[in-house]
Amino acid sequence: MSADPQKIEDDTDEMNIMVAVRCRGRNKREIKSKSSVIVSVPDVMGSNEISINTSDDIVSGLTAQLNSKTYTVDKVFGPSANQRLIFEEIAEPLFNDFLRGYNCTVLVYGMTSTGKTYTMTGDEKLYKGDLSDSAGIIPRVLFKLFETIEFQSDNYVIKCSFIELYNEELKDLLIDSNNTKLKKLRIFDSNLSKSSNNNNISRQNSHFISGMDLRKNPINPINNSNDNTAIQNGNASIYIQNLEEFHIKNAREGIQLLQKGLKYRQVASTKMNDVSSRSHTIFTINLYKEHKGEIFKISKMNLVDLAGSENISRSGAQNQRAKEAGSINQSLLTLGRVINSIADKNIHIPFRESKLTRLLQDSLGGNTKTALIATISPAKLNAEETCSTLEYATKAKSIKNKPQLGSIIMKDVRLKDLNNELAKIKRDLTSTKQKDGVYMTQNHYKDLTNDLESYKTEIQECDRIVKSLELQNALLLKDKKASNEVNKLQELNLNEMTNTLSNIQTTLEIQHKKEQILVEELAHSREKSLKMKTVIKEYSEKEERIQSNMKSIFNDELIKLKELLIENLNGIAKENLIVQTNVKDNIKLIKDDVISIVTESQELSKKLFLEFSQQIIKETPLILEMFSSDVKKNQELNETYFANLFENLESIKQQYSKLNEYFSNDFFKSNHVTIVNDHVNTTKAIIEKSVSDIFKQFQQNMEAFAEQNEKLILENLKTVSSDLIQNEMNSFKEHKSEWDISFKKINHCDYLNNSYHDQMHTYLRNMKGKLQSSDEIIKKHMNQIKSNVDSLNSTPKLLNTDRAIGDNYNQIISKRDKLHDHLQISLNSTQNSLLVFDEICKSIQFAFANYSKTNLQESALLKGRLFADIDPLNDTNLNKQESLTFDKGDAKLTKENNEDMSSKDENKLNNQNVTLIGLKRSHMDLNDSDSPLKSRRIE
Ligand SMILES: Nc1ncnc2c1ncn2[C@@H]1O[C@H](COP(=O)(O)OP(=O)(O)OP(=O)(O)O)[C@@H](O)[C@H]1O
Repeated sequence: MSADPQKIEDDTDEMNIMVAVRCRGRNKREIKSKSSVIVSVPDVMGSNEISINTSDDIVSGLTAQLNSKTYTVDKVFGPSANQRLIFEEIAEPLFNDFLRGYNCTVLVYGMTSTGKTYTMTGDEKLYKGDLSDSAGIIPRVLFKLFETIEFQSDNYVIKCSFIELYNEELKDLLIDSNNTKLKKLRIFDSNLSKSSNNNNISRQNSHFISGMDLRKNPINPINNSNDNTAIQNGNASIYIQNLEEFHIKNAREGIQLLQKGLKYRQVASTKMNDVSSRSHTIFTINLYKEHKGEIFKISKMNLVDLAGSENISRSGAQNQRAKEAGSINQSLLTLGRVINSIADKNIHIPFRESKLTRLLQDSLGGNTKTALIATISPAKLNAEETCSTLEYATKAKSIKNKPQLGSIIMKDVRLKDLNNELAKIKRDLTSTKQKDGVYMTQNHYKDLTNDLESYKTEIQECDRIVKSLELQNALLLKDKKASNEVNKLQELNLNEMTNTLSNIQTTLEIQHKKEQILVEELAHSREKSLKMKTVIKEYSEKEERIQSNMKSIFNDELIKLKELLIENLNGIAKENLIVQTNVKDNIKLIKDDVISIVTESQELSKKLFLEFSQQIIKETPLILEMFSSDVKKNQELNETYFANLFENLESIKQQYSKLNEYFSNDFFKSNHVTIVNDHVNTTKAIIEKSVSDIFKQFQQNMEAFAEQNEKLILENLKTVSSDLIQNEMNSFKEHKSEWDISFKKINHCDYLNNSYHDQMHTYLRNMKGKLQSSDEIIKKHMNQIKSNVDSLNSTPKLLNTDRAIGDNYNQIISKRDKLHDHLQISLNSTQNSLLVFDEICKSIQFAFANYSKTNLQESALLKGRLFADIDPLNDTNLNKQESLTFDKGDAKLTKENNEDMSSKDENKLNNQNVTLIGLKRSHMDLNDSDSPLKSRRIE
């Protein structure tokens, strides 16, 4: 490296911009459209001429040669020229100058898709720390730079910046565009600048970075970012305010910066290029050197990738793309004019007409070493653009720069500059004094006039900007005020909505609790109903069992009693016959002695028989009386029970018919849809109004808000439906209390039924006891009769021993016969009594049978009515509400199709009722004076 701070080169030779043309091979699009190759270039490199055949004659004949245009540049590269060759041939010589202290610029220019970005950047990725063969100029320069300075003893500091010019806006590609601290980049003329071609002044400027004298404020190499950094554009007159430079310590860091910037670069897909750069970019590598504790900027290398020069209609650019293309073309047009002006040696160079030319001011006709690579397509399809590019290139070739060793300014040089400047000012002063007025050299005056013009334009621009900013500010303030008001309104709305929401929430919670209670109560009722059914079933079964047991016991006992009585009577008859025989054999033995005994016996028998008969006659009515009174009591009970039962059933029926009516007419028949719709519409209208107001100001925000509101509406809908359900439930509450009363009545009926059953049971048990005791009494009397008859049997033995007895025998016989007759009568009477008794029994049985039968039917009817009306879970109207589902709390009132009481249960209940009716009827029979039973009793 020759950039020795101590050694000052005074290189003031002009040199042309180095222009190269790189022609790629045909791309897929061109091949597909069968666009022929019209550019003749060496395959790799060699010639510095390019000829392009603009005629339709594709064969290289005379016409073709005549019509072909030839352009001469410094170097021409063909399709086979690789990236390495381009770097070595074009970028590397400039890179070497850059290290020597020259500011250098490499520009790529050309139509879209011709390979500008490929040439400048190429494949920037690192593969195991190395570059690929497709790596372009920037990565190669970075690698080369660190390879070179690695072996230098000097302390170099490398800093990079990366800017983009898109639609005439400058952007720092190394700063995240989302960064709020991002400051707008501005191009400024250096305040010390006088002329881009003024060596002395530009040298003066070269010390300033961030508006500071580097010698006083050396840049800290570690501190990469400095908000106030303004990069002076080399020795030229512009610097970019707010642009940040990043310190890199190796090539990898440089590549990372490049990648970061490329990520933010504006690219888009066009008809001509899938990844078309829509902006101009400048990657700048700044070389600083530390010397005696101070840091000096040595040089910089600008690597410029221009956006494609393109035909808008051909690139298919529309809207944004067309705007971009327009902007790109405008800046490139200005670039062309600048090139032409410099080439034509015009006095006025329109650098100021675009930012691009302002940025490139120093590289075009300035003191920078510049190389331009024009990229072209070989296809006929792009002939027009190719020619235009080559025109540019050849024009640019004539631009002469005066490369300067820019930055290594030593004290003595600086002193010399200052002396020169002082001398100039002194000369001007002397002239002024001598001419008694303002005097200056023609050149100085021209410069000043030019500057004045440009300052005037700038001031006008600034005025315009200030006015537009003020206008914008006023509008913004107005907007702010309006939005504040809207915000306040919105806040009010929000508060209202929040309150409504909290109210709704509270209501919902209460409703939810009520729903839960209702569900629990319903479950409880259902449980009770089921229990009741089970109890009724058990009760019916028990009753049936008792009845059948009672019947069988009653029958058995009566049959046994009857049999026993007949048996006893037959026994008496037999024994009487035996006695008759014995008396015949011992007739003589029977004497007067026994007459008294016989008489006694006769009397006793008679008495006993009478007693027995009386007893029977006395007992039977008593029993019947008792039976009758019991039956009467039962009848009364029955009547009360049935009266109560019917009364309750009637009331239950009424309640349930009311309930049915309510369910079919009122339950959920209210005009809820209208209420809901009104509610929704009102809410929606309010919200829509608010949204539309706000929408004007903050459209984007309000879209989100509208979404939120929609959710709220839905929630409101839910709440409203909950409210309605609550109302319905409240009105249902009244019916529920009636329902509960009905349940109580049913329970009371059940209780009456049970107590009736118990009474019946006790009564039947008493009946049985009485019958048993009557049986025992009869048995007792029969035994007494038997024992008396036995005692009579011993009488004939005594009669055998005495003739007198024989005499009396006949009397005795006759008496005996009489007695026998009496006995026979008595027996017949007893048998009649038994028959009567038998009939009573039959009547009782009949009564039981009738009771059972009738009770069965009535009970069936009764039960049918009762359970058809009272079973809440079988209620047909409730069934219509197939499922009442409440939104909140998962509480569900679900209709369950409870099975009807089984037919078995019904039969049992019916049995019970038939029995009751039978008893009632039999009781009436007994009381009826026409009843055969009663008439017999009277007998
Ligand atoms: N010399 C070349 N060798 C191989 N491929 C190339 C060459 N030149 C261009 N390409 C390829 O052609 C395509 C277009 O190239 P590139 O994007 O560099 O064009 P461009 O001039 O920068 O276009 P734009 O102005 O639209 O950004 C890319 O895929 C690139 O890899």
